[in-house]
Amino acid sequence: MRIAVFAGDGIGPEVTEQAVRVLEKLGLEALDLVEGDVGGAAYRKHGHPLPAETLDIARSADAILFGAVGDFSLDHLDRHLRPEQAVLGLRKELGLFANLRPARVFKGLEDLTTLRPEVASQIDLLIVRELNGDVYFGEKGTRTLPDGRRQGWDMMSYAEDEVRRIAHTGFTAAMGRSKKLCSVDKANVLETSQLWRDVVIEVSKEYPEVELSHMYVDNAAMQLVKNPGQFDVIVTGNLFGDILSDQASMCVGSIGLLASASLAEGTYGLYEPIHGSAPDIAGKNLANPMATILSAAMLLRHSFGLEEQAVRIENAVAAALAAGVKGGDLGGSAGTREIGGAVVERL
Ligand SMILES: NC(=O)c1ccc[n+]([C@@H]2O[C@H](COP(=O)([O-])OP(=O)(O)OC[C@H]3O[C@@H](n4cnc5c(N)ncnc54)[C@H](O)[C@@H]3O)[C@@H](O)[C@H]2O)c1
Ligand SMILES: CC(C)[C@H](C(=O)O)[C@@H](O)C(=O)O
Ligand SMILES: [Mg+2]
Repeated sequence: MRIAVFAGDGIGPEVTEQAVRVLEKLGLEALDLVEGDVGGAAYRKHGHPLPAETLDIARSADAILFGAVGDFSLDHLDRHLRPEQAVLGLRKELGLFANLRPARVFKGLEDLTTLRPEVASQIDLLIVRELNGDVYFGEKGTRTLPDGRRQGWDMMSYAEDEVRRIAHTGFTAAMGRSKKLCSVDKANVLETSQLWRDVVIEVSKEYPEVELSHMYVDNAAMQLVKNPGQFDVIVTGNLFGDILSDQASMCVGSIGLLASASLAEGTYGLYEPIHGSAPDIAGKNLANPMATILSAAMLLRHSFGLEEQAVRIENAVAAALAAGVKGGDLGGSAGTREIGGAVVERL
C-alpha cells in the first residue's frame, strides 16, 4: 500500500508527522510512504506549488495523506503559482470530485463547543461537498472597465453531469446513514443553483427511500447553529461546502478535529484536515493533529477497505479526548507531539 505524504506549509508538516506516527504504529503490512513537495514549500524549492515530480508521486500512489498549504508571504504571486494551487491542482488533475467532511461531537467535548451543550451533543452529520467545479474552477480575472474602475470576476457554473455524480455520492452516503439528505443551494438567486436543484430532484427518483430536502445556504448557515441535530447528510457545491464545513467544525469544538476525504471514482483519494496551514501557530507545537490523524483513518477505510484499523484510530482519538488530552484549540495545554503520542498509546 503506497501512500503519498504531502505535508506542505505552516502546521502541515507538524500535524502530518503525527498522523504518520499513527499509521506506522498500526504495523500495516507493506506500508510504503513516499514524500513529496507541495505548496509554498514546493514553490521555494522547485518554482511551482505542484511540481511535476509531485504529481507523478501522487499518480504512483494508492492514496494521498495531505497536510495543508498556504503561505501569506507568497500571496503576491500570480494565482497559478500560489500555494493553494497545489491542493486545487491535485483535486482537479486526479478527478477528486467528492469531498466528505464528517462532523460529530466527541464524548467529553459537549461543553467545549461554541454552542450550548444540549444543542451541540446532537451533531452527527456529513457534508458532501462537490470539489471539481463551481466558481472555484471557472474562468476568472481582473479587468479595467471603460470608466477606469478595476473589476474582479469569477465565473460560477455547474454542468448537469457534475451535479449528478455528486448527487449520487450524497444519496449513497444517506442510504448508509439515516436516509436523510439535505441539498444546500442558492436557487432563489443563482441559475447555477437552480440547475443544481433540478438535477438533485431528478437523481432522487433513483433513491425513493431517501428523504430529500432543500435549503438555501443562508438558512443552512443559521440552522447549523440553531438546530444542527436536524442534519444527517448535506450535499452542496464547492464554495458553500467550504464555508459550511468550517462553520460545522466550531459547532463540534474545533477546526483541529475535522477530517476529510476527497475521492475520485473508485478507491483513490486524498485525505486532509479541513483546516489550513495556520501560520499564526506554525512551528510552535500548538496545532491539534487530530484532524489529520482522523483523515488517516478515513484513508484506511476508503482507499484500502481497512475498516478495523480505521476504527482503531478513531477510538484512540476519542479515548485521548475522553481522558482530557486537549490542545489549546480546545482550551487544553497538550502540544502537537503530546497529542500524537496520546493517540498512539491508545491504539
Ligand atoms: N486545504 C488546505 O491546505 C487549506 C485549507 C484552508 C486554508 N488554507 C490556507 O491556509 C492559510 C491560512 O488560512 P486561514 O488562517 O484562513 O485558515 P486556517 O484553517 O489555517 O486557520 C484558521 C484558524 O484556525 C486555527 N487552526 C487551524 N488549524 C488548527 C489546528 N490544527 N489546531 C489548532 N488551531 C488550528 C488557526 O490557528 C487560525 O487561528 C491560507 O494560506 C489559506 O489559503 C489551506
Ligand atoms: C485552500 C483552499 C483552496 C481550500 C478550499 O477552499 O477548498 C480550503 O479552504 C479547504 O477547505 O480545503
Ligand atoms: Mg476551507
